[in-house]
Formats: sequence, C-alpha cells, structure tokens
Amino acid sequence: MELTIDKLSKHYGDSIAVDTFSIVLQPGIYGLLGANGSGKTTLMRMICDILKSTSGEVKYNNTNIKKLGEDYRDILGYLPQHFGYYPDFKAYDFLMYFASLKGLPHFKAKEKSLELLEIVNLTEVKNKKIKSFSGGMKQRLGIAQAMLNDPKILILDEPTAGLDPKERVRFRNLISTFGKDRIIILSTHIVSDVEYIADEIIVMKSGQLLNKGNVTQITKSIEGFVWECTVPSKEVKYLNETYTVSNLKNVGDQVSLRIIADKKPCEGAVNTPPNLEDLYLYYFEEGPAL
Ligand SMILES: Nc1ncnc2c1ncn2[C@@H]1O[C@H](COP(=O)(O)OP(=O)(O)OP(=O)(O)O)[C@@H](O)[C@H]1O
Repeated sequence: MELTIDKLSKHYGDSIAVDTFSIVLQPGIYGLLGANGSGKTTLMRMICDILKSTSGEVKYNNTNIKKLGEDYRDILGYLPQHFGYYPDFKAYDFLMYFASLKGLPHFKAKEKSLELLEIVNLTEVKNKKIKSFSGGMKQRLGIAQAMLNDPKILILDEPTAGLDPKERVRFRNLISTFGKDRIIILSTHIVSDVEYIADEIIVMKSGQLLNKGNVTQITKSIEGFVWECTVPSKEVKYLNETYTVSNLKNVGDQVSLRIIADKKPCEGAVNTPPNLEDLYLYYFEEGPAL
C-alpha cells in the first residue's frame, strides 16, 4: 500500500498555501508538524480529495485518486479540524448516522458502531447526548466516526487541539492502536503529540516539505546547535534576547539555560543532543540567532 503525493500545490491568488509538496507514504503513523498557517490543513484536504489542487497529484497504489473516486472514499477516514458534532445526537445514534452516510448496511453499521464505542471507551455513555461530552470524549467519538469504514488511510487534522494532558495521552494511545496496516497522517503543532507515536515526522513550513524522518534522523540535522549553560541571572536577559532559549531553570542564584544557536552562545556552554522540541523551535521560532 502506497500513497504518493507528487508535486502537489495549492495557490490562493498570489499566495501559495502548499508548494510542490512531494512524499511517498507507506503504512505507518506520520506526524505532520508545522506552525499555524504552514499549510497542513490545505495539504490534508487535497489528500482527502475535498479540495482541488492547483497542480500536482495524489496517487493511491499508483492510480490518481480522482480516477478512483468512490473507491478512494471507501478506504479513507477523515477527522477534520472543526468537526460538526450535532450536540443533540446521542453518541451511538451519531455513529449510526455517519455509518449510513458512508453506505454501511444496517447490521454492519450497528456492529461497527458498538465495536468502535468500546475501543474509544465510550460504551458507557453511548446513549448520552454529545453536548454533555468533554472535548476529549468528542474527539474520541470523532475518531470512531473516521474509523467506521475501517479505512486504509486515516487523516486526523489537529485531533488533540483543546484536550487536557490526560485526554491527550489517551488519544495518542488510541491512535497507536489504529496504526497497524494503515497510513495515518496526524497534523499538529504540538511536538509531544507525535514525538512518541509517529514512525515518521514530516516538518512543513510555508507550504513546503522541510524535513522528514524518524525523530532520531531529523533531530540529527540540528546536532551541534543545541547548548546548555549555567549563568548568573544578570546574563539571562541578553541571552534571551539574542538566542532562541528552549528552556530556563533557576538553580540557586544562577540560571540554567538550553539554547539553540549555530555558535557557542556563552562561556562554558556545552553541546547537548537535540530533541524534537529543539528542532521545532529551530524551524519555527523567529529568534535573532537563526
Ligand atoms: N480558502 C482560503 N483562501 C485564502 N487563503 C487560504 C485559504 N485557506 C487557507 N489559506 C491560507 O493558506 C495558508 C495555509 O493554511 P492552512 O490552514 O492550510 O495552514 P495550517 O498549517 O493548517 O494552519 P492551522 O494550524 O492554523 O490550521 C495560510 O496562509 C492560510 O491563510
């Protein structure tokens, strides 16, 4: 199974939301990481064939998805960023409704809805109205909706937005369990959402593919740029204004800093292995040093 995104672009007048983006995806979990406005939603909507590209194409197993039409929709699950939840629907009825929209026969819809409610841990509240749900519960119902047709390709646009840390972890674990034999693309601007569950991270900036690979591979690209140092507190202001500071901790009357810089930022600074958060700051923080 292979999803090929080939020189895909989307222009809005003079502005370019997605710029000749190319990548080949095989089964696995992909974390699409980028700051607000970097083009993640636009890219995902084109992959789902609900937004027309300006140029380029998306191919599933070497066939253009436009040619596949309904057959492509049958293997696709999508949780958009702003999903309409119908507050007065009960969870089970909501899934049954979406199952019928997806063309599942009634008996299959029932079986699948109940199975998914169990997987996303909403069985106990299946007859409760969605308006009584927390953000995390709604998102879990949203992913259940996207899974109704047992999709080969699952696209999740910022699924953890607005969730508290506990719900976040729960959601991450849920996605991991769906990760086998599927292509899952999960967009976020929150590093920890994808750091542990994604097989590959795709970094997107200004509509372009900036970097891709597993966490070890992509953080390697900024090796030598992350520093740790401990300085008197009077030096902190200068360092903060001059460099991208990824962490700052008081240690007695001194301050310990983690700094991203292409050269040694201060006396006594030592290089330290970069993590994904450093990489994100390196690419997206408009720090003076980078
Ligand atoms: N319908 C539109 N008309 C004009 N410009 C658009 C339209 N949709 C998106 N854009 C622009 O395209 C760029 C990419 O937007 P997009 O929503 O894809 O980014 P994103 O990475 O998903 O951001 P966010 O995390 O904020 O959702 C932005 O500059 C946005 O303003």
